[in-house]
Amino acid sequence: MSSARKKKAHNTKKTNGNNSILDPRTLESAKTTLTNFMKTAFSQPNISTTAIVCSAVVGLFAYEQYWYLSKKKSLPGPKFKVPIIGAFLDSLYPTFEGYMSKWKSGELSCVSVFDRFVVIASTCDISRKILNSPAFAEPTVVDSMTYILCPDNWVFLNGKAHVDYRRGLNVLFTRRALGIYIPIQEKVYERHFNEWLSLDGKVEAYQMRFREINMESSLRVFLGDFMSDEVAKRISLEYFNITAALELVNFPIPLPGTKVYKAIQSRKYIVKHFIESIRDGRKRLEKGEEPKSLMDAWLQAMKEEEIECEKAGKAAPRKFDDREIALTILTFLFASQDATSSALTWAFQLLADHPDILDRVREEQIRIRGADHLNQPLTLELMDASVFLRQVVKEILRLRPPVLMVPYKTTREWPINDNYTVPKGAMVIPTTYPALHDPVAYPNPDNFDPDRWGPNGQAEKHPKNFMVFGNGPHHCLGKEYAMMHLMAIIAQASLQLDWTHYRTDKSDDISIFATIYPQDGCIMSFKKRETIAA
Ligand code: HEM
Repeated sequence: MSSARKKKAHNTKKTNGNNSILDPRTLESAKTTLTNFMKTAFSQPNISTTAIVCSAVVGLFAYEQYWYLSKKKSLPGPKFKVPIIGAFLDSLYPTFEGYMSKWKSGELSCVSVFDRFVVIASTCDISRKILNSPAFAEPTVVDSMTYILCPDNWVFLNGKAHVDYRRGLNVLFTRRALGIYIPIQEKVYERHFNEWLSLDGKVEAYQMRFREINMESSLRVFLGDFMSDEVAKRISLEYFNITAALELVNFPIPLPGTKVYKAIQSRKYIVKHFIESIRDGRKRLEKGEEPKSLMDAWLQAMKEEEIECEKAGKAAPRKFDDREIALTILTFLFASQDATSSALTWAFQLLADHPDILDRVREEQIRIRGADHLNQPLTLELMDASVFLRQVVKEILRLRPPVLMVPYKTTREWPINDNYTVPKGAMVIPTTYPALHDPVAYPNPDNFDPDRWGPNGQAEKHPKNFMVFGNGPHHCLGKEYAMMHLMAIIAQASLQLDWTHYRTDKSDDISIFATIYPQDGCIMSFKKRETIAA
């Protein structure tokens, strides 16, 4: 620890030792006084009910402050907790500026929402520490998610059970698997590009359209073509209810009319249709057809494992029923949809705002395909050759990281640094944005500069800072697929489309809806790019 930090820690301890409200002895004595007062009040025969109720309410409020301050200790954060709700209203309407001021307030800061004590980490080192300390902290989701994703969903597994389950899913994101997905993606992109072009250059907010192209790519890649277009569209709409229920705190009981209730109904609709696709997949594979989606790839991998175990005389592997598979695929949608839609929106915006970079992306695509083969099918080899495009996608994700924070929960008391011990059961939140905007790793961090990832740039020398996809045992499973999807869509758009971004004074301001978007919804128009017509 540096001497400055030591001194600060020393001073904090000293202040706390001098009758500060944070001194444990002061807190303990306040607690005893309150307890005695309550006991006395209730034993008085003449005291009015109103007086007792008022005293109880005051006592509860005082206890709540005691509870909060005894956890907060010297951390930056609100001096007192708003009775009962804490920072609930801030969490209902989060702002990027609000997050920034929290991150700037210290390496660790805190807040409390209802009965939940939240510790927010801001530096790269401490965020990575949280992501890599399964003995102290594990991922958690907002309460509503347990209802929505179902309590038996694999995303709630931890430790060995999580490692084992996750190992079985790796097969879905191998190169072989990605090779199956890329032609599916290409078809979806073409359909949506045509839809955009059919608007005849109309100027409108495209954020929702980026969400839709992304949703359809996910559905078709994950589940194939069995699902009708109508069902796919309805799922896209239904999924909106799930995103809307992602707030930090929701009404605790999913009563009809609440956001969580609506999200549960949407999940039921989605899972029902997923199960129909899975049944169809099982039948097709039984007939010996080739896998055509992520779900097919998984069903086939399970079948192959079963055969291998039988041949080797080993115990049969665990069988997954249709519902389990459907719920797992739902988690992929859950993990991918909002993050990838956000990245796609910023991608189109940033490239329109930096035409020189878009030109270089186009030139690379023309060079690697050959001017006479611009319409050739998308392949992984083409993506491998798109070196500059990969730099561009990394820079988009760095500048506008879709996932700003990843909620974890402490499973035991955790002396996380020399100055502070996180209480057991607290939410502890690693942050990605500050690490991705650290000027030491990324000079002029607010500039969009894909060359910082090239051979002459510095960015690759700081791999620890690139926390876009998390880190540690729960790092993003779909990372390679997400990169490939973003690259593929930009590659195709760069050759087939011209687009204009109509900047407003809100274009660079960030709004938060589960992830981050430009506040004006990304106002654009599209037209066909003639160079590809040949
Ligand atoms: C730009 C797009 C994406 C971003 C920025 C992103 C980011 C993240 C982050 C930050 C985490 C938490 C990691 C941690 O706790 O250390 C995560 C987890 C996860 N992501 Fe992604 N993700 C993206 C796309 C996807 C896609 C397309 C899929 C699936 C097809 C996916 C599947 C998952 C899964 C399953 C987890 C949980 C892993 C586990 O708990 O073991 N993600 N992602």
